[in-house]
Amino acid sequence: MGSQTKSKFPANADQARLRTLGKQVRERLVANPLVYPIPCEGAELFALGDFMTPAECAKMIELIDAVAEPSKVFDLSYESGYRTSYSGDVDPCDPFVKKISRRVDDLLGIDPLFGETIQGQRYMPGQEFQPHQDYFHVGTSYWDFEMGRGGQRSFTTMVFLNEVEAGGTTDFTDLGLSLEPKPGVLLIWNNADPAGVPNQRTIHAGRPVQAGSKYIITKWYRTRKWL
Ligand SMILES: O=C(O)CCC(=O)C(=O)O
Ligand SMILES: [Fe+2]
Repeated sequence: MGSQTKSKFPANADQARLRTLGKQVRERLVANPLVYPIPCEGAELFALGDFMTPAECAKMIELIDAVAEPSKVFDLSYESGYRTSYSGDVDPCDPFVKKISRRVDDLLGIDPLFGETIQGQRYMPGQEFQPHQDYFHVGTSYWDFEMGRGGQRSFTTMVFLNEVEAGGTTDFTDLGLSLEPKPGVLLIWNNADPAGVPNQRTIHAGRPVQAGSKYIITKWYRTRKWL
């Protein structure tokens, strides 16, 4: 790391914001009788069934098929095999996309301006997203750019849109959790710990689909206005 150029943002940038946002969203979700806190030590995860109707899931799948291209990860190419799904941003101006996006904003109670645009993903047999954390890592090529456009990522929200014939679980490898895709279910987790420090234990993977396909949407929240 000796050749690393000095970054404008320290590793703990946004810690106070992550702590405050974590507390605010945690209290709101815990108070919501429809939200199920997933029992686990080491990270905060929540689930909510029937977040999208079957018709909404079907419509979203069509939108994903229209925009999906080989996925990128910030520092790695598609060819690296690290993230082999197809993905793309669904049109944030589409009234239907706006409606779903607002539904997530309202549930979490985060300033809508902190939310990134919804990304759709499609995995076909053999495709996967290897273990990673969603927060930004200091020392990477994208660190200053991403930290400068919205700050650190706080919460991840993800909706499973279809029944996967086999495989395609979302595994939190360090927490011993393997979550089966169930259509309409929203999964939420805090990428930071209660102190506001990015939580390494949120490491997770989209396991290879073995049969059928897997469609999801993901929306990440920052700690500041996302630009
Ligand atoms: O496909 C999954 O289950 C996980 C997706 C994921 O981790 C992501 O999009 O950041
Ligand atoms: Fe992820």
